[in-house]
Amino acid sequence: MSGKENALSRLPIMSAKRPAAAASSNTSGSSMESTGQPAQKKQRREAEPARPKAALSTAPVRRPPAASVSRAPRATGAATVAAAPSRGVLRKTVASVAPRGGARPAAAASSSNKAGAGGAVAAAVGGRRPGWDMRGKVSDMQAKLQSLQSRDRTAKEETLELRGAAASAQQRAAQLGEELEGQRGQLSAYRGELAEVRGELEREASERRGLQRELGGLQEAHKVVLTLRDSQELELQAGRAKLLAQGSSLELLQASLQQLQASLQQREQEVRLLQDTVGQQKDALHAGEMERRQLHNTLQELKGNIRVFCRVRPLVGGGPSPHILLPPDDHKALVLARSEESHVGRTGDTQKTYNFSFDRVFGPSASQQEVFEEISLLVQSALDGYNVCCFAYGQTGSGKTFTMEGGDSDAAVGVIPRAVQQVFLAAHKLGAQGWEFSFTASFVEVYNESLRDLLYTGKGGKRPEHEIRKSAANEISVTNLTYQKVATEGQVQNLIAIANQNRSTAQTTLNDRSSRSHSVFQLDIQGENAGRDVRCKSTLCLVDLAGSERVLKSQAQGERFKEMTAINGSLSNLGLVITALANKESHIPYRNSKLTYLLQSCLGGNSKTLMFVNIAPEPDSFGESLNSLRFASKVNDCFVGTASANKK
Ligand SMILES: Nc1ncnc2c1ncn2[C@@H]1O[C@H](COP(=O)(O)OP(=O)(O)OP(=O)(O)O)[C@@H](O)[C@H]1O
Repeated sequence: MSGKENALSRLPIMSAKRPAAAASSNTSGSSMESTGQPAQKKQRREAEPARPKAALSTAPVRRPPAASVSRAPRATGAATVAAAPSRGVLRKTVASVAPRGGARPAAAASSSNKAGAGGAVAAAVGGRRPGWDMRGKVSDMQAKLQSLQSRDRTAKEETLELRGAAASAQQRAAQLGEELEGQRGQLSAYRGELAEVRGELEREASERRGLQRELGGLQEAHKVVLTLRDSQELELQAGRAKLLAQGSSLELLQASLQQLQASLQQREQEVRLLQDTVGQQKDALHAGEMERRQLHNTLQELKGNIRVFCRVRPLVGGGPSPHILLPPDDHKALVLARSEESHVGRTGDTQKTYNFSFDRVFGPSASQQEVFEEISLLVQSALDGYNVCCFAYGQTGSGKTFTMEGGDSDAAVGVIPRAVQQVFLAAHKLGAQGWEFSFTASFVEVYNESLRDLLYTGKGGKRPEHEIRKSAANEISVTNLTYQKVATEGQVQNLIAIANQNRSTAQTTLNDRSSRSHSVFQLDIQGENAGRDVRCKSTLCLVDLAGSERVLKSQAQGERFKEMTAINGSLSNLGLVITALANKESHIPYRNSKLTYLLQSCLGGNSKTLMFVNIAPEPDSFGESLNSLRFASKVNDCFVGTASANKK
């Protein structure tokens, strides 16, 4: 039996009042006479049916299962104790109930039996003994004492039992505490597990949320992919439709391509025919060009290979010149007139006139353009392979430089810049017929029978010396001279500017030097028509001569006399050379002066020469004008043999 059950089984001992109550209900029952346990059992068995319902209802709950053990009567009482008030109350009750004999001790029972009067006990309990009944009273007291003693023992036993039960209960409590600790440990283990499970659950939940997000993203992406796929399918369909359309248009294109190829073949045939025609026309053009050159040359020959133009400068201050007459209807005549005193004396002054005729006479009002038009044909001859020389002759201030170089304005541009412009324009046009030209320019000054390079650009130091050389092919060249390749008109203009700069520098050291020097501009022209295997070579020579004043008139002395002598010598020699050429003399005195030597190739039979004779209109220039016009007439009368182009 367990401690708990044992404790419960002992509890009925402290409630002896039930048997007492039962005994009281059976007032004089014979069972009361016996104090042994079997009697109690018997009494209980008999009393049980009359047990109050409240006792019945509580007893089964608290009654231990082993109620049939030897102490069963106490167990019966235990039911009462369970439903009874506290122990203090119980004692009081016992004290008050005991006399009624419910749990009366055996001594009391025996004393009452000895007295033989059940009525005495009843008197002790329920009523008072008469004063005289001392014995009875003693007996009652003894009975009471016995009862109390019995109760005391019972109480002690109960105390011991209760202590045992308390120890058991403590032991049980300790056990339960241990169990509780164990269960707590288990609980905390369970809690740990629970926390782990919760953590795991949270992780899983978090993972799940992540997966859900991922799933959401994938679903979105899937939607996008689906949309893309739909649009691509649409595009594919459109592309297929386009492809079909292109296929059909390709067929059309192929058909039209075949047509085009057929028409291309036809066109190619036409092109071949046209090319043949173009070739024929080019041949015709070339033949026409050659014919033009021949006719041009014939015309120039008819005009004369040495031509002389006369140009009269305007009077300073304007107005007509009193001694120069220009017949208005004759552009080739000029009359120089002057009154001369009669030597006879009878007739007064006589009008002396000098008539001159030239290839062309330009009056003071003639423009630069007008003058150039007359010589532009000669410039064309230079490109056709003829040497061309154009020079201006006249006294100082007669307008030589103005004629050759001109002024600053466009209208005042002179022969040299206009000729250069025409050369490059004509060369460009001939390029269309297969001609290619190259040009080399030089600019030289002849002063006091020495040469000076006008294109020299060196700084300081002694300028190089120059000598005229003649090659085996009778080509004239100057040593140390600048021969500058040029390809455009602008480049030539730059060279002219350099020459002017050089001349003005020299002018500061020697006053009015330009009037006393000859300046010679030369443009060597080389042309080639590779397709026709034709080449040509020529020189365009443009010369501004020094003033032609006579030494006597100028009354020059010293250095100036030397200058004038050199000038006159070279100009006289120029006249001699031209005359010798005209007379077809065997010896032409080119080498008598630097000027004629330099101009040798331009003055020979293979050249076309144009001379300007410039006239100053002032009356005091009459004598110089007369001399110039006479010189020019002499040149004009020369007939130099037929020129031939330098062609291969
Ligand atoms: N046809 C003309 N129309 C207008 N002005 C002219 C004409 N000819 C010459 N002149 C002017 O006359 C002046 C002298 O002319 P230019 O210098 O050309 O003479 P030149 O003969 O060259 O003299 P030099 O021998 O000293 O060089 C210049 O101022 C020039 O502008």
